[in-house]
Amino acid sequence: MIHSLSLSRLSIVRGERVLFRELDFELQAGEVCALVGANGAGKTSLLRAVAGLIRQDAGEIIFHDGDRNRLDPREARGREVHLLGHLDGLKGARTARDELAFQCDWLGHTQDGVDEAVETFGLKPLLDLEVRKLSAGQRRRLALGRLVGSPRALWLLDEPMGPLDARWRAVFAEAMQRHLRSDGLILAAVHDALPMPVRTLDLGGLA
Ligand SMILES: Nc1ncnc2c1ncn2[C@@H]1O[C@H](COP(=O)(O)OP(=O)(O)OP(=O)(O)O)[C@@H](O)[C@H]1O
Repeated sequence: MIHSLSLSRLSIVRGERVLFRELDFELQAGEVCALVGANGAGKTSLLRAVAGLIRQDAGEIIFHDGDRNRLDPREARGREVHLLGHLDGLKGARTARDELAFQCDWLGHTQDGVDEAVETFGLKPLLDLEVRKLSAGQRRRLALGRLVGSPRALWLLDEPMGPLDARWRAVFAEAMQRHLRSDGLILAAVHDALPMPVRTLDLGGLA
């Protein structure tokens, strides 16, 4: 299981711009870190690089287990990382129920996991609606369901709270706390403060 994420002298360039250079950072089991910075500073790019969706230009992204052994990055990403981006990764024409079933196959949910997702994020009344008919907040709750329904150590979250109202922000904060208590790790790009004490990684503003 991923016990720590280390960024070592990491540099990412997008187009003509160097987003950051020689970034060092470490996140341990049980820790949450808020990734902050101006629009365009590189928060999404960093999350996508950690998830393996884009390549860094220099430096390393390292996953360690609890004995400080390096994990195979492909395996670690494939089995133990959730990336929840702006677009939620949901198909509009599927019902919420079918979308959860799809996630079940794809991510290795158990039926208990699906039930927990439904229970945690109040999805029962939404299950027969097509995803495209859900409000932004309902859609986000459905997307968040995969985090609690399929246990993966490292959550990479891009503005996870954005469309949620106060009630569901509180519910999600509890889900994050539970994940941390079970030795999970969370790196979350945010513009608004997270509702818990967190470390901050600041990518700064635009040059
Ligand atoms: N595929 C791409 N090709 C070229 N440049 C890109 C690409 N994707 C992103 N960028 C650029 O990289 C920079 C960082 O974008 P990124 O989405 O990582 O920023 P961000 O900090 O998440 O911003 P925001 O707070 O607005 O979500 C931006 O200037 C963006 O235009």
